[in-house]
Amino acid sequence: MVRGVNHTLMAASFCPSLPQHFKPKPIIKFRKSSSSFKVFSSQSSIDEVPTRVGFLGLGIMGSPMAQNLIKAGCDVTVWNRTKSKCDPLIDLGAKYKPSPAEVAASCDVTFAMLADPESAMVVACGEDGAASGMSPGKGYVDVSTVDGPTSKLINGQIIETGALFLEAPVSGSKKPAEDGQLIFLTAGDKSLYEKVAPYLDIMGKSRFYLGDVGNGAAMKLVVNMIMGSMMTSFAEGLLLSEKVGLDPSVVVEVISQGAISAPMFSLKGPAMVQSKYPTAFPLKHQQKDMRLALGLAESVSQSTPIAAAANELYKVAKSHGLSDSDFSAVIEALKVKRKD
Ligand SMILES: NC(=O)C1=CN([C@@H]2O[C@H](COP(=O)(O)OP(=O)(O)OC[C@H]3O[C@@H](n4cnc5c(N)ncnc54)[C@H](OP(=O)(O)O)[C@@H]3O)[C@@H](O)[C@H]2O)C=CC1
Ligand SMILES: O=CC(=O)O
Repeated sequence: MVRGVNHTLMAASFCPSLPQHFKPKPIIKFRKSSSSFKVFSSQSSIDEVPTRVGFLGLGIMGSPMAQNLIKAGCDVTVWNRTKSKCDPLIDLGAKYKPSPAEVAASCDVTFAMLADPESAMVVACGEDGAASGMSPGKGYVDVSTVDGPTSKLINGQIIETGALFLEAPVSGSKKPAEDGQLIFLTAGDKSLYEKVAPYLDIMGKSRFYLGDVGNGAAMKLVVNMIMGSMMTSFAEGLLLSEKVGLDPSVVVEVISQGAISAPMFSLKGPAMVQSKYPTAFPLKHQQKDMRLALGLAESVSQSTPIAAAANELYKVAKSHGLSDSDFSAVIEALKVKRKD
């Protein structure tokens, strides 16, 4: 299988624990497009690739991402605010440090996967934050979903230490994170992007380099704004179908065969019909992304009425205690409205 071969070559070229006969090879990235396989190449030499990897933030996304690095044989050091979430990774071979600063000080490159702008800021720039452990030659890669201004603030603090910064939010949820199938939307220091490409390729299926810091965050917010609006529209359709006597399960099936089919509808539709919302992407994070996307739109006077209406529904769902449910639970906000 193309991806399997690819992973082996990439991991072998920079993870010291792997057999010597695998080293070093040029890194070839295959990305499956809708019609064909496209080939990308990255020429990072083994000497340029950072070997000690830090990982901060071990939630739904961070844990499987760090796990994939460990399983690929990388030298990983972890930290999480709630220490117990580090334990399964330590069992797999990760090292532990008690603060982001100590992780950053002991690693060549440090990834961070935090909940929101506030936590991304405090972990990067707060007391004992990663910036305190940064110095020339090191790199900080923030894969959290934040807004451009936050990312630029973090960039400023990191580069002041002489280290390099890359923003790299991901598209793809819990399962793609587990399967190493994320899509990285990167921006910032190009040399750091090239150095960490092998790690991105372990955790993801494709990567985009988008230029200046802020562009990765903007791309992620645009994509998630569309996703959040799609979900509310889907929820409305399911409830309308039920009200006019149709079977919503059949609606899910019909949609899956037509032009508006989307993996998200097929994946979440059957559970939504049963009022089940097992959490892959927490609703509170989707609402945060709607809020940040609306802020982005506001900053350039772009009209986004659909997203604004969808955001209201996520806020209603939050007020009904659904913050930690999957974002598909937004359908409950429409049920609540229906009873009014
Ligand atoms: N889940 C998904 O499908 C996807 C999520 N994302 C984005 O990735 C990021 C992480 O998402 P996900 O893993 O689902 O979220 P989780 O809520 O599962 O994890 C959030 C992480 O942030 C940490 N955290 C929260 N607040 C603080 C704080 N004040 N100080 C230090 N650490 C803090 C949590 O630590 P603790 O364990 O102590 O609470 C945890 O490690 C978010 O920005 C989200 O929007 C992107 C793509 C997909
Ligand atoms: O941010 C969420 C995702 O599924 O992507």
